[in-house]
Amino acid sequence: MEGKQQSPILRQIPERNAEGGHGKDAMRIKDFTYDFSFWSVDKNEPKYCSQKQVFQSLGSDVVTSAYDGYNACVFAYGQTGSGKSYTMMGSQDDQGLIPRICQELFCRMREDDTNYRIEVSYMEIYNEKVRDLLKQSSNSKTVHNLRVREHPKDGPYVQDLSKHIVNNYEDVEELMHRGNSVRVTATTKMNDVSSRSHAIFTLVFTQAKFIDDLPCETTSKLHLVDLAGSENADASGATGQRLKEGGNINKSLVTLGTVISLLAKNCSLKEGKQVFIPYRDSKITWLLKDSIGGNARTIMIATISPADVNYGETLRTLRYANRAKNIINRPTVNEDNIVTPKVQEKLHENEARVKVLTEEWAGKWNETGTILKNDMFAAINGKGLGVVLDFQLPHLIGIGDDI
Ligand SMILES: Nc1ncnc2c1ncn2[C@@H]1O[C@H](COP(=O)(O)OP(=O)(O)OP(=O)(O)O)[C@@H](O)[C@H]1O
Repeated sequence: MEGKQQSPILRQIPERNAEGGHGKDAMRIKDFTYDFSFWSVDKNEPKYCSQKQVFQSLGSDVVTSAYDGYNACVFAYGQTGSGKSYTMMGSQDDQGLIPRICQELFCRMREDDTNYRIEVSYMEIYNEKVRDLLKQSSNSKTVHNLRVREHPKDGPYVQDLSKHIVNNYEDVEELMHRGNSVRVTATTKMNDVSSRSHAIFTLVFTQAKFIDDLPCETTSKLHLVDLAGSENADASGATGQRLKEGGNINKSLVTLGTVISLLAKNCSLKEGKQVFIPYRDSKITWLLKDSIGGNARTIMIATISPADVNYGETLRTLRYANRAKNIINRPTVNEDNIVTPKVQEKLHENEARVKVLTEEWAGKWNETGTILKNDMFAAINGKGLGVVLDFQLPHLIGIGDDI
């Protein structure tokens, strides 16, 4: 997976045996290579790494990717209770990557003639069913059963998932709180507030401006993912519903592991010899298809527990991450390729007509922006649930100049 390229850091842990026991090979050293290592167990230790430092090392580059027009994805993988939600979301006093990335996205907006638009959606996959975390419904059966579909060009998406235009960080914060409060959690032996679902927080960031009097638009999709934790049923004490959830969680994580292994294998095979990747075997791999094996700059964060009893899970997590490191994505800038050539064609025909077209284009941004802002205002004031955008809306819509 793509990460910041710098000298690899080796983490060495004594190898006991695969199950975590104390066999005769107990002190064999196992090496793992990755881009960063963060230690955050005790705040009083000099090597303690804060949420801010994690953001500076990883999150800041995600924002840069968005501004450069690339898709990006961050996903946290690890044993239950090892700190995935803490790293991705954090708390009000100790914010994680998602709120920090959102804040930085707004901070970097330039005061020039660029138009910006940010759409937020937030979903969870619980027991292999997709649920919109930002759209309440009186019928709980339907909210848990949104369909995943695949667009021939844009890839997989969730049908009827609500998308919310946000004008500032406070709007995002409101949506984050709303989504987090309805996410499925439960108390297990391993974690008082264990996430029982995979959560995907998505930002679609669009920039539009004129270059040499011609309109240009770039769109970047950011998937920020807090996976449910891998767990051992005995250790987590799961029975009944918790056991069923744990089974589904582990099954989808196994599929993710298989997809990662096969993608890594394909990177070493010639074209034509490549193996089939079973993205559709689980909802999480299907929805993250582009992020893990395609057009995105992707960062995998592996969270591990330093506790001796978690040795087996820690080793499994590091092996999982090691495989992911072998995947090479080839992201490209998502520049609008419809607007400019179309306008250029017209330019040859009639320059005056171009002027009309570009004015129409700018007008469309501003007009739609005003409507959406008004709707958002109504939503924030309790008159609705936010702006639900139709998936079929034309590409060129946006918020006004005064963002
Ligand atoms: N680096 C850290 N510093 C302080 N507290 C932490 C840190 N990492 C995790 N925690 C705390 O440990 C507990 C478990 O963390 P968290 O809920 O993030 O785990 P998780 O991996 O998301 O678990 P699950 O998969 O069960 O949802 C939480 O109370 C969290 O605040």
